[in-house]
Amino acid sequence: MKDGMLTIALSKGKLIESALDLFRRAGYTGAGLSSESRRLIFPCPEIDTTFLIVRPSDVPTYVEYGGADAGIVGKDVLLEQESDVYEPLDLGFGACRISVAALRGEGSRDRLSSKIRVATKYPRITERFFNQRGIPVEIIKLYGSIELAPVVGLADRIVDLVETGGTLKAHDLVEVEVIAHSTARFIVNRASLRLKHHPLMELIRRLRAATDTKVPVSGNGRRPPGRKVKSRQARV
Ligand SMILES: Nc1ncnc2c1ncn2[C@@H]1O[C@H](COP(=O)(O)OP(=O)(O)OP(=O)(O)O)[C@@H](O)[C@H]1O
Ligand SMILES: O=P(O)(O)OC[C@H]1O[C@H](OP(=O)(O)OP(=O)(O)O)[C@H](O)[C@@H]1O
Repeated sequence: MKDGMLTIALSKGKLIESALDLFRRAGYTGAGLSSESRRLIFPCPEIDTTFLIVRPSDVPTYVEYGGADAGIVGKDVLLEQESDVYEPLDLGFGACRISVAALRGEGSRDRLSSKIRVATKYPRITERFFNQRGIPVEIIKLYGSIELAPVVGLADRIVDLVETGGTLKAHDLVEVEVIAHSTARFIVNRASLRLKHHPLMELIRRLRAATDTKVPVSGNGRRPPGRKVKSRQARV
């Protein structure tokens, strides 16, 4: 690959449209780059950049080990994986929170004498959180549909992402405590920051400017009601 050429890993799924939109507004766009395609690698020589489309939880791995110079991923994933990457930008979109939830009426149940069972996709965040409170937990690792676990008696509580609260409500669950807030972050490989300093700093500058001209949108691409875009969105 050409010296100075950047490789950027984007999370497929909920963050991809907002990420592509941000790159377009920052002036980085390439022929054929689309979330609709089945392709996973998009060389865009006209902007000296190659985009990779990877699973959200794999983005920090690509960036930490140099498979990509930079990437876009949710703070939730970074908190879980504690990867050794540089995190220069909060991009604002993909806003949600990582919360503890329980079935309505059971959130304050005193179970401190025995271990409570907590189902989650985020075992490290969960362990840290309950350890800090001195609450013994048994963590049940799941990969999705976490809200089902208390409903079928698999767990007493869950730790999962909450945006609108709709999924919790649909399963008669209530948010007991917010552990952390999450938004999409731009992350950079530490060695790349030295070796490709100029193109990366230019990219960070442009992404920051493009982020500053737009209010944050939710993970589903919806803008919070009543908030206005500060400046017109440039189409590229
Ligand atoms: N309901 C939501 N509202 C806002 N942002 C969300 C929401 N759900 C997820 N996100 C953000 O989008 C990121 C990607 O979520 P998505 O559901 O697309 O992938 P995933 O299924 O969690 O990924 P993986 O396949 O790696 O497990 C999350 O890490 C989080 O930062
Ligand atoms: O508060 P809400 O707006 O309802 O959003 C929260 C839901 O969104 C995410 O699920 P996702 O759609 O990614 O499904 P999965 O994690 O079960 O695969 C998250 O895991 C919650 O289930």
